[in-house]
Amino acid sequence: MDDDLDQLARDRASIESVAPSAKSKPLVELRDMTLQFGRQVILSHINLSIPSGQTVVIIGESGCGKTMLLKTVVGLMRPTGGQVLYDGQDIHRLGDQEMTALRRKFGFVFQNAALFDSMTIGQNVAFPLIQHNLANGRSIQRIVSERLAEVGLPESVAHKRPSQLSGGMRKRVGLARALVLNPELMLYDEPTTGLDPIMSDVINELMLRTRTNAGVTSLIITHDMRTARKVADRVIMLYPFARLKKGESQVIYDGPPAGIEETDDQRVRQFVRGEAGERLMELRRSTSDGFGIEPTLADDYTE
Ligand SMILES: Nc1ncnc2c1ncn2[C@@H]1O[C@H](COP(=O)(O)OP(=O)(O)OP(=O)(O)O)[C@@H](O)[C@H]1O
Repeated sequence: MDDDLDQLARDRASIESVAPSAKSKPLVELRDMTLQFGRQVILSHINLSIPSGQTVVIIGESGCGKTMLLKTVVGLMRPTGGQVLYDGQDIHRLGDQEMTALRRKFGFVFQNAALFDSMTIGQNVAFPLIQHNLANGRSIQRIVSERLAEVGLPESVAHKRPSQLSGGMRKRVGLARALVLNPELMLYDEPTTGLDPIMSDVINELMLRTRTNAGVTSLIITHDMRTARKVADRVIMLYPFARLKKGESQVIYDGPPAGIEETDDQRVRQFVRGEAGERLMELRRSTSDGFGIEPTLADDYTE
């Protein structure tokens, strides 16, 4: 019995060392954060607390505000209400120099890798080091080789141009560049979009490795539920503000990936299963309104 309890305690300790609990100090905190463009509300009264070391996957339908959320977290977008705190500091109150220093702690992996076409791969990966004046010629070369090796690319690609690489290789170069300053917080915007299932899994493994080896905190936007299930400690689902009922929270799921299929919220279940649900009703309505949607869709719909 005591042995069982000891084993349970050891299991729990090892689980907690891998998956930080909500009790850890938040690295990123959104307090009542709102973002509007003119009168259009994109994000409304969002409250989130992300502990250091956690990997959070953000899902939700196109246009619900996932990218805007990421951009406000890193100070690229200023919220129209509420606060964004990083390590306890309100980032939108920082001066230019403090903001530049803070941005060094962030690593971005953009959807299309966003490499500079006119530069070699080596120059692309080295770019943040040069931009922040953080290394000289020899050490730059060494760091670039190390980072390329970490994402499974040979040193020989350093002399190539982005156009000479496949989409999967370009994504890995984007990841190598994002890691070059040893970031505390990694932000990925649809890191596996457009990749075949094998290459998607390579990227998933690299994200997992980054988290395990470097202990970074990660925010990942994805439409790929395999990525969510594989890498997330926590999944957050956003719902478009315009579709909410009065007083509803825009975060309609916040929990472990394992629980997402069992949630009571039909909107969440339909999303993760890829079911169109009430959207088909809307198509039917717009068809009868004469918006030219193929009638077969509406005719096939059964509730
Ligand atoms: N500069 C801007 N001015 C006005 N509206 C904007 C601006 N940038 C984004 N939006 C609007 O904000 C909303 C949220 O955009 P966002 O890119 O965050 O969506 P998303 O959930 O990331 O979508 P996707 O999954 O398609 O990438 C969209 O309706 C978009 O049209």
